Amino acid sequence: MSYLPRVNKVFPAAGFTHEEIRRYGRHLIMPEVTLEGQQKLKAARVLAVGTGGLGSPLLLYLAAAGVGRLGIVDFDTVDDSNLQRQVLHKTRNIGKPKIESAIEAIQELNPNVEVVPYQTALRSENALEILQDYDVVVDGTDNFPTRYLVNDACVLLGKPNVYGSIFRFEGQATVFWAERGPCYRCLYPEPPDPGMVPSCAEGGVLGVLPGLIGMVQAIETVKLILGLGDPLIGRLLLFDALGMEFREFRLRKDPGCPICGSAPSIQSLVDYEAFCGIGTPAAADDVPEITVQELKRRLDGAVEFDLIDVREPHEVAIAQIPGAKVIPLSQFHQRIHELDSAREVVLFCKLGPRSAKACRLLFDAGFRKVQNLAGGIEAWSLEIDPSVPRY
Ligand SMILES: Nc1ncnc2c1ncn2[C@@H]1O[C@H](COP(=O)(O)OP(=O)(O)OP(=O)(O)O)[C@@H](O)[C@H]1O
Repeated sequence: MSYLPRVNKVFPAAGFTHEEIRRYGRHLIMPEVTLEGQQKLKAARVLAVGTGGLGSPLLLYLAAAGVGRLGIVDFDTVDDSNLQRQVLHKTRNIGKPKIESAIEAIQELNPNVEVVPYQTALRSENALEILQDYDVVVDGTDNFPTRYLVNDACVLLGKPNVYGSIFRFEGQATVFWAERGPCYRCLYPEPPDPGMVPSCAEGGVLGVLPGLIGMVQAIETVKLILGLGDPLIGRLLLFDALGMEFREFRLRKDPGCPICGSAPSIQSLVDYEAFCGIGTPAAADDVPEITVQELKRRLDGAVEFDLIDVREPHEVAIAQIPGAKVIPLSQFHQRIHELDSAREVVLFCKLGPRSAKACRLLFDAGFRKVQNLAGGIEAWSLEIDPSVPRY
């Protein structure tokens, strides 16, 4: 038996070619797998949302294992900064859509796999239609609106959602499946305030880490298909690379969960950006912003102001905007007295969220003439001065 009803129904089906028998031989000789299990893998349809750090090992291993159909959703293109961890993508594919690059890598590895590409963002408008054709959904994305969207779509369609996330040296993984255990909303009923949880682009990530968490997701997916072992349903696996420690937390289904509880209030997909407070007037107007073009005009002009770089010294060593004074966010409280509330202050970081936090600290301290540089030093490099390296 598989954990997946549809996969059970299709077995037994067509046999394997000699090429497939040789390819999957190390599976076939395991009594827990055999030809029967390999047939389940061949009949299985898995959707990977995101072909980045987590999606890379996931897709490579699922393709190698002989999962018959892999759906892949991503809207992004391959960036040179992806290659440190997104091992699906190659240097030669920088600038190409990740979907194209992923198809190439999967088919090079195992041409028997059918790849169904969706070169689009998964959104409320397309999620149910895309997900409905799959037995297992794997969330390899990096943002809260998409995590709630994948969760809700899986709950509404009754699909398992193999979840993973990573940050710096730590990762987590679990299997959300409302029919058998908790869902993402049972664990995280409310999204964090926008900007409060730094992204990997802002805070960094050890390149090897998604390899491990993505592979945990791949193993859980294969277990669900084969009906083997104990799936991570109701268990959150936490991994700390520095301590080389795995811990596990029991997760409980919340009877009051708005989507999988006993009296669900959510019956269809909602606006997840709004739910997560992204793009709302409150979030956007939180701190006044200045564009890089305006900053350039100011730097070239006569009006005096203070330009403050709130990045940490190891980041300042990589790239600078000339004339900026460095006060890292981690020292901001102690060093706020170095700033003059009578002067205009422009703050920046790598992408914007940390300097927005510093702006709020200044407002709380009574400063009024404070602005955040939209897009941070990354935008400065892209739009004003390409000699400043991007990292
Ligand atoms: N709603 C969505 N629909 C489709 N793909 C998504 C969605 N949200 C995120 N993704 C994709 O999920 C992947 C997440 O992977 P990861 O965080 O490793 O990559 P990244 O976004 O390229 O990284 P970074 O932000 O550090 O540059 C990305 O390829 C991203 O495009």
